[in-house]
Amino acid sequence: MTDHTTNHTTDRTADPAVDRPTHQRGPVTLRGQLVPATTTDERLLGTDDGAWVHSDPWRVLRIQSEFVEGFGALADLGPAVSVFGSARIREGDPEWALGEAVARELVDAGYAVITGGGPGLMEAANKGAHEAGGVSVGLGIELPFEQGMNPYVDLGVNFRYFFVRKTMFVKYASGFIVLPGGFGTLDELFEAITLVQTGKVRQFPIVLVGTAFWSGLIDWLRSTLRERGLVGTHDVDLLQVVDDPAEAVRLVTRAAAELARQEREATSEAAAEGAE
Ligand SMILES: C/C(=C\CNc1ncnc2c1ncn2[C@@H]1O[C@H](COP(=O)(O)O)[C@@H](O)[C@H]1O)CO
Repeated sequence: MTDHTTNHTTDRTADPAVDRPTHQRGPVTLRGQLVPATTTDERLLGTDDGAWVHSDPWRVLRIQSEFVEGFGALADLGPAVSVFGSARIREGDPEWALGEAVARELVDAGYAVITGGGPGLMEAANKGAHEAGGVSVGLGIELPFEQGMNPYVDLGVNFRYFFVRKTMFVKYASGFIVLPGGFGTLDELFEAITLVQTGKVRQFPIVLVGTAFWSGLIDWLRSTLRERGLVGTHDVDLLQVVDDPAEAVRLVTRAAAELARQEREATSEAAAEGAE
């Protein structure tokens, strides 16, 4: 039986527990008090306080649109490497020069440089890429305080959601170069290493630049996590630590070339099997 005024159906089965108004909203079944008093069309066409804009289903559409915008903006980027590092280290610090140098080397090796588009070492890397004539990409993030893209970003996309932005850092890069930084940098580093450790991405080089900065962390990973069996014996070796920007770029580009070679091989094997 259908109640046209409320879009309810009354489900009359043998079970009295379900003998009550039922509302079906796509895959979701609502019964009893959860049955909405108005229909979806009523709410769409009516005037309301706009609160639905803050509802989860509406957010899902916004998330979807961020993926679509990101994929659309970056699809033709070509080979690229994501560079992470502190938002707080300023020009004049030795690590700033490191950020610029890494980006310059990447551009010379034929790679675009992707950063978070913000200040500090992100800006250093974008500056290095921009001034070397390469493609300088900034994947910005909406933060509670107004920030804006640094002026050296040539291709910028601003994200509302961290997790959508993180997908872009991985999807469009052949590897990560990680400069010294704080929580944000560590978050990006550990996201990447977890993806590699769990086999979600293959052959994804992660190179940390600055042995003095990173050695304490690496020692702790080995002495505490590995000793206690909380990571695999070789998991910490997924991180390579260097001081020389050129060496960092060599490690990333060598791994990228190896992956490209394996993919070519797999494609030609698949083609040969198809021809048999
Ligand atoms: C806190 C400051 C600026 C914040 N602006 C940022 N803009 C873009 N991306 C950012 C920002 N802050 C952090 N990130 C991301 O995390 C990494 C740096 O974080 P850390 O904690 O400083 O290490 C970086 O790679 C970005 O992707 C100062 O004015």
